[in-house]
Amino acid sequence: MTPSARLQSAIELLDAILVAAKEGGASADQLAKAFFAQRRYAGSKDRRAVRELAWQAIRRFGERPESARSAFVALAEEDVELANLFDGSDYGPATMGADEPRARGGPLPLWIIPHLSDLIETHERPALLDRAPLDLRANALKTNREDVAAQLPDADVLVQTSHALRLPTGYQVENHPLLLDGLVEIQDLGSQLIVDACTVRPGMTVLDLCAGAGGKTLGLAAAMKNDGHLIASDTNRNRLDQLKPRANRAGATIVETRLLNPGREIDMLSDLVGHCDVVLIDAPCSGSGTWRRNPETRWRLNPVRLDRVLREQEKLLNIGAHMVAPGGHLVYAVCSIIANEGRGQVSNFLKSHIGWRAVEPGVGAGRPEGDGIIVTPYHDGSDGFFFAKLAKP
Ligand SMILES: C[S@@+](CC[C@H](N)C(=O)[O-])C[C@H]1O[C@@H](n2cnc3c(N)ncnc32)[C@H](O)[C@@H]1O
Repeated sequence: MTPSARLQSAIELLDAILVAAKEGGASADQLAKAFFAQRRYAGSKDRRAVRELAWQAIRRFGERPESARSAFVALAEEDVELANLFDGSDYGPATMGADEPRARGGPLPLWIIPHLSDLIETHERPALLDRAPLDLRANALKTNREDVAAQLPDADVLVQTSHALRLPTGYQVENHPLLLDGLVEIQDLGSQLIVDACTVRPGMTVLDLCAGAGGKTLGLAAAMKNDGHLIASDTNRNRLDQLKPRANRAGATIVETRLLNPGREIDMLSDLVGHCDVVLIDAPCSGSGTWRRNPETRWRLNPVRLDRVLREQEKLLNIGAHMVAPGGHLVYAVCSIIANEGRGQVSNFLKSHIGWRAVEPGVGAGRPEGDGIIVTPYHDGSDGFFFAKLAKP
């Protein structure tokens, strides 16, 4: 493909991503896969170039542009090489008109800025949209970090936690035997810190209330040395189904999965009420801490959605609190940098749950944020997370 044809393809791909973001359709990654499946003539270099262009536009505009062309026309104002590709050639985009619409605004949606944690000062914001590195967790059930590092000379050891390694952005690890055989898991440093904050031990009863596909469940199983009772629950069957093969691959034998009906969570967990040493609530959230991995999700978030997740988080905190044994701990986490999802939720919880208190999560990174900790791409090199550890009287 010519460079102009690649740009035209990126415009078409971005248009599909814009429509899906507006109408709640498939994710940008899924759309890119389908897009290239229908264009077999595009070689791997073409695909990479088209994707990079589309993602450059996604990262650049926090507000959803009117059209893909308006986004690229605006980008071309800042980039002569890109401007030259609007050449009207056979498979390329038409030449630019002086008065055509141009996308406006910065990388963050304007409405969200007042909702961000006070710690996200202006100079920290660009890092929220930087390309993310690839973090791994050495699975202590099968190996140790030193052995993994010896087999991955490109990996850096991350000192903030005892199992984390970092590979350069874009490193291809998908078919590596270490991953296929369950010796490592792909897991961002921030998620690993949340597992650390749970300080689980062998023999404990632990509930991972919003386990999803079990990224943190597997970390908990390793920390418990496969000894104890680890329940992974979620309301989403598809995600929970992914956990079973992952647990097999990782050699995690203590995981019990439990599919919950929304609204009946406490009934379905009734045997655990007041029995758990640790409950992890990795709650559904805005995802604002992972914009660097999924930048198009900024275009899907709006005040109504934010309000909905805030209510869900409050509900889950109340459910989780029921499950904790006296003297046990609840760890609340969100991959968000929005104050109300993090410090706000925990502050409200502590006001309405007499006797509960926040304790030090005791992790090797982050900054205090209200009664918890916040880690951010700029400050900690991780995705953005808020987490807090709460002790039951
Ligand atoms: C942030 S994700 C969890 C990610 C997962 N812990 C991991 O480490 O990969 C939040 C999860 O909460 C689940 N969820 C939403 N409402 C729920 C509810 N009422 N009870 C349990 N899980 C719920 C969602 O289906 C989603 O999988």
